[in-house]
Amino acid sequence: MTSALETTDLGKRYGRDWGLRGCSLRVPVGSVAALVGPNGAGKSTLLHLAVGLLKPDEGEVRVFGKAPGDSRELLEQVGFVAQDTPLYPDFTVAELVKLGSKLNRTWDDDLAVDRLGKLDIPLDRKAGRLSGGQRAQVALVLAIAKRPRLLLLDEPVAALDPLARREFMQALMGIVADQGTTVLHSSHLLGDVERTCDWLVVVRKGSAQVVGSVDELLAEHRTLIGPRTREGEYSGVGTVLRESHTDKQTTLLVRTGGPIHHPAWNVSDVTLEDLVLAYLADPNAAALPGPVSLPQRGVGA
Ligand SMILES: Nc1ncnc2c1ncn2[C@@H]1O[C@H](COP(=O)(O)OP(=O)(O)OP(=O)(O)O)[C@@H](O)[C@H]1O
Repeated sequence: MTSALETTDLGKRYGRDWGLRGCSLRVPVGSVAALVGPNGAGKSTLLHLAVGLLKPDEGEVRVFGKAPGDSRELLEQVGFVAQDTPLYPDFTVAELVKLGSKLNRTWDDDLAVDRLGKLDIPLDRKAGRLSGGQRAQVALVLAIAKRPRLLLLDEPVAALDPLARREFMQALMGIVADQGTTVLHSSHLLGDVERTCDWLVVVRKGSAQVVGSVDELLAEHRTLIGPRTREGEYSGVGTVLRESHTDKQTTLLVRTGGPIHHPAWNVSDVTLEDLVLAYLADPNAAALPGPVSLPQRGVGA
């Protein structure tokens, strides 16, 4: 599987503090990937490094095998919508579209005009007079009309109302299907991520904590409910990521190497939200490709 984006021990320092450090991950070509993590985890820093707006202080970042910022050709293949969706405020929407067409050799004018029409965004309105949600929609249109091979979106739906958010995600999926674009978008909305993404990157404190296919990650994790069991005395269930107890009952979220047939446990699927929250709550847990080192608190399966 070739990678659209790959980082190796990537680090970026802001003064004396590291915004990202020891971050290794990959996003396969053709995937729709979610970049998830708490505030300040390093998501925007990673996206800015990927687009070449920041330079690494350590390690490497590669987009389609090349260092971002090295070639104009690569710049043309990457679309980026920054968190605050900056647009020239004195330009009308039509002028922004025209600018896009002049600056990008692969520009698709029909796509831009058609989509803006569907969204009812007036072409003669200045960007500075659009609502936050409309600005986000225009910024996305400008990014996709480039027909990029890789689309990087920093919290693109944060300013949108729920209906617009759903419409935005559906449009994004349509574009991905039509153009085969690889997408990496940061989001705090785990429900959206579960519905739309096939690849997951969880970043925590500047490095990647979970990287992999959503289907595989969901298949590897299970919720177990059984009679009250003493902490640590779980046999044959895999790695325990989260446990909670009542007087009578124990609930575990586990990473397992295979099916669990133990009669004591009622086994059910996990949601992506459960999985992400379990990893974020346990700083030592990781699910990364290659050799995986996990804290073995339970008796391994
Ligand atoms: N320009 C900057 N100067 C100094 N520190 C910065 C700068 N930009 C980011 N940081 C710090 O780097 C760390 C990572 O920030 P980043 O914006 O990448 O996080 P994030 O995951 O995108 O957060 P959020 O979800 O809140 O947008 C944070 O500790 C942040 O305070």
